Amino acid sequence: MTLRLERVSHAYDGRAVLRGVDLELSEHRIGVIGANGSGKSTLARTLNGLVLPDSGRVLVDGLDTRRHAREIRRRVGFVFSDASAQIVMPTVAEDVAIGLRRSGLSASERSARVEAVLQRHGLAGHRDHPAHLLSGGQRQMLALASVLVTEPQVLVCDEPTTLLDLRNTAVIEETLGALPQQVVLLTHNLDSLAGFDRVLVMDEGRVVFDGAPAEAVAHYTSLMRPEARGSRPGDGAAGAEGGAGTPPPAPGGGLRR
Ligand SMILES: Nc1ncnc2c1ncn2[C@@H]1O[C@H](COP(=O)(O)OP(=O)(O)OP(=O)(O)O)[C@@H](O)[C@H]1O
Repeated sequence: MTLRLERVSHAYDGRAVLRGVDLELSEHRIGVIGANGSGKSTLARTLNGLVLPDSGRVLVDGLDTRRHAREIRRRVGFVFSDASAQIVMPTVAEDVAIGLRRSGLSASERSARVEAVLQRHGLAGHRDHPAHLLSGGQRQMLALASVLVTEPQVLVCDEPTTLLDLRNTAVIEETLGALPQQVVLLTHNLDSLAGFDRVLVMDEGRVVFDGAPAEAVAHYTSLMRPEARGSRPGDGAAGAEGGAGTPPPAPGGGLRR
C-alpha cells in the first residue's frame, strides 16, 4: 500500500510542527526517528486521519484522509505508546472484539477471529481477565492484538515500546517484525531499526534524512551533537512554513540536506 504526503504542513496554536512534508511510503518496514517534539507523532497521525493537515494532503492508496476517514482507519491501524489509553473494554477478549463490531462479520466469525488473535499473541489464557490487571507488556500486546484483529494493511506504531522493559520491548519488536503487514515504526530505540527498508529522520517538522537505517542513525546522532543543535539553519525559525526551495528527499535514496 502507498501512503503519500503532499506538501503536508500542520501547526498547533500557530506553532508549525510539520513543514511541507512530501513523502511516498510503500516499503514493508519504515522507521521514523528524531528528537522529542520534532513532529514524528503528528506525522504518524496524519497517516490514518487522526490529524488532518492544515495544508497539503495525505493519500492512502489514493484516498484522501479528509474525505475517507472510515475506509482509511480500516486499512491503517494505529498503536500508541501508552496501551492503557487504547484499551477501552473491561476484559481482554472484549477489548479485542470491540474493533470488529462494525465489521459485518457474524458473531461466530467474530469470536473465531478474536480467539485466533488471542492465541497468536499469547493472550488466550487471559481471555476473561480485566485488562487493567495485565502487565505493561501484556497490555501493549493486547493493544496490538486489538488493532490486528481488524486486519489492517498497514500498522503505524508510535513508540510502542517506550513504556516497556527490555524483555517486553524485545517481545513486541519480534511480534512487529514477524507481521506480514507494512509497518511504520516511530521509535527512540535505534537498535530496533536494523533490517528496516527505510528510515526517516525528522527535525523541526521536516524530513531531513531518508535512507538506510545505519546512515539514518548516524545522521540523527550527528544532529543531536550540541554544536549541531546550536547552529542548524532551522533553529528559531518556527512558523517558517513549507521549506520553500528545499528539494524533497529522494525516497530511500539517503539524501542529506
Ligand atoms: N494536540 C496538540 N496540541 C498542541 N501541541 C501539540 C499537540 N500534539 C503535539 N503538540 C506539540 O507539537 C510538537 C510536535 O509534537 P510531536 O508529538 O509530533 O513530536 P514527536 O517528534 O512525536 O515527539 P516525541 O518524540 O516526544 O513523541 C511538540 O512541541 C508538541 O508539544
